[in-house]
Amino acid sequence: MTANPPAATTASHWPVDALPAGTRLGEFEIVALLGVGGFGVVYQAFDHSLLRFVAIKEYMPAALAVRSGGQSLRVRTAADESSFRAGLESFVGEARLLAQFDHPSLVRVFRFWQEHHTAYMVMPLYSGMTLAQARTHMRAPPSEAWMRKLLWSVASGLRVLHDSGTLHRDISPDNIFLQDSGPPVLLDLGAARHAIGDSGRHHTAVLKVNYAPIEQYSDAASDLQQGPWSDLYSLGATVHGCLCNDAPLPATLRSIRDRMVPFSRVARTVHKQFGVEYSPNFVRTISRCLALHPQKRPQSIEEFLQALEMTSAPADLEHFDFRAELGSNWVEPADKDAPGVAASVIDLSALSQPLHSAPEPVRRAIVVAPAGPDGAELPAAAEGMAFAETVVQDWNETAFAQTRDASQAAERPPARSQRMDAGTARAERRALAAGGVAGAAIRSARGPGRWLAWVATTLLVLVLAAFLWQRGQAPKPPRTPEHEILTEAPEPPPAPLQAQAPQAAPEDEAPAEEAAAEPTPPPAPAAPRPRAQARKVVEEPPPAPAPPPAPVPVAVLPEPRPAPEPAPRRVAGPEEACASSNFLARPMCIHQQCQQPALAGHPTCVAERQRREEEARRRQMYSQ
Ligand SMILES: Nc1ncnc2c1ncn2[C@@H]1O[C@H](COP(=O)(O)OP(=O)(O)OP(=O)(O)O)[C@@H](O)[C@H]1O
Repeated sequence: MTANPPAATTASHWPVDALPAGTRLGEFEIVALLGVGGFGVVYQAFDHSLLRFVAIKEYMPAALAVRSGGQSLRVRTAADESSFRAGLESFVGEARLLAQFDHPSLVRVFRFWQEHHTAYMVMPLYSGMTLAQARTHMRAPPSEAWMRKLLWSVASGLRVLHDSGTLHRDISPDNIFLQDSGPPVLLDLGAARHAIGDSGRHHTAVLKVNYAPIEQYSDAASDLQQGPWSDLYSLGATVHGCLCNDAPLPATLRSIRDRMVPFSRVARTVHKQFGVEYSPNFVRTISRCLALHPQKRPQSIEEFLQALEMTSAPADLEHFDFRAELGSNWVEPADKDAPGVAASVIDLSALSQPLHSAPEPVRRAIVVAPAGPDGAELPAAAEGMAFAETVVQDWNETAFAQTRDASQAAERPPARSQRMDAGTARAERRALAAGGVAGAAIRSARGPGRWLAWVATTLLVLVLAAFLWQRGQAPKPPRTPEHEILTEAPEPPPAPLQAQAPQAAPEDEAPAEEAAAEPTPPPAPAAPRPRAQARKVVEEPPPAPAPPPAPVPVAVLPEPRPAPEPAPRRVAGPEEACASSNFLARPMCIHQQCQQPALAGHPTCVAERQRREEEARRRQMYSQ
């Protein structure tokens, strides 16, 4: 269905390089701005000749070109010229290709032309929204029947492309357009972005990394060939992301250590948390699409549809009303902040909880994955024993994973904003561990030993309480979303394929639980100090405002001896630490290195942080 719907972009949000409303391009008049991508701008326009609204996409790779007054584009630097040209040629090639097809699930191209040192593509103006946008208005993941309509449409559009020898290479929730009424449509092939990427060899700049299969990062000569299976990976990733309401882990990270939540587990969790059930056959097929190795995926659209046992189009697909078929799962934008409305993610940690026990607002937060070393799902018995928490982090939309121990897994994770900072959490865990061990020591002691154990325990608990109190008083660094995301990931996940420079274990991280678990040695001046951590606690009593009346044991403590100044540890710079990482692993390695407080001010880390902030700003600007 085509119509004239979208609200015009307000003047204050109109990007500098977009053509202003009222601009004439032949018989077309720009009316509103529909979207701005990294490689093009899409306008709503009025066709004065055929008296209808259309959509016009203008080739506009913002990184390479600027508006040079009037409607023309100017390449930013001479060095960008060849990339700009390659993108322009591919843009025109894509328009020419799409103009040949007339399929309800492939965007139609009415006409295209080159002018003003750029090119334009005229399309029907679809009414609706992208899958990415629609997902934010759902209370729960969509049903299998709903997903099958989407999959059939996308797959049949892909089949037309594949039959003509073309791969889409850009399937993602941003590129699947849900019409108000009618089959979902594949919006664009991203040809320009790929041509520019190929010429510049900046893979991550041109790939939607959460949806691109591993072979899209490799060179043509590589063993990993692209084919229909590549688009099927992206389609599988789109389904995974749609159920989780969170982008899946990039294939590059998965290839280093696969900690993506297996789709079967996602499906089980969605069933438990939302009561939405997916058939084994559906789950199996999407899982196959998500295989890292191309040969393990369905090799063609035919094979994919057969695996789904879909031999004909779902009933009434031509009138598919995506909102109506979501029923009460759909939330009108006006009610978007209502309780129970879809939020970022699903909570896989709640797998063991019955559906009804999940409080309404929590039913929506996710992502905890089983930490099978090779991505294999943990056996059922191991569920609840070890989890990897998947946290999306915004460097080139890459994600990181971390493990949580069984004791944490037993509880629902608090909302991110409610999480305490990692240091406090760790200290509290240590205190709990210390208390537990001391309690056990008291219970097992007898006679005078019991009294001594009491005194030692009281002292230990007081010192720990004062230590915690002091931590609570210390000024805390400003909290940023990034800070919250990374607080519980003290160590980067091990990456077997990624050669990392060995890092000295930070002394502060000495396992306090172990220290506390050891029987407290009797206070004798000559006794060797067992652990740096224990020494620190005893020698630096915190300045509590009203120190509790300390019993005798304080007096029998040894006189503190000045500790020798520890030699400053040399911390390898990020480049040095990542020197042996290959080009796939290197960005992640550098990012991980930069999480070390010692490297926060390193120029590479500062540059990386600035780049991510800039990227986030740009995204936010475009999404307005
Ligand atoms: N024919 C159309 N009808 C209505 N809206 C459209 C149409 N084509 C694109 N849009 C809107 O414009 C937005 C950007 O479109 P598109 O994804 O094709 O741009 P792009 O420049 O290729 O972006 P990117 O390269 O980042 O994917 C879409 O998300 C959609 O909301």
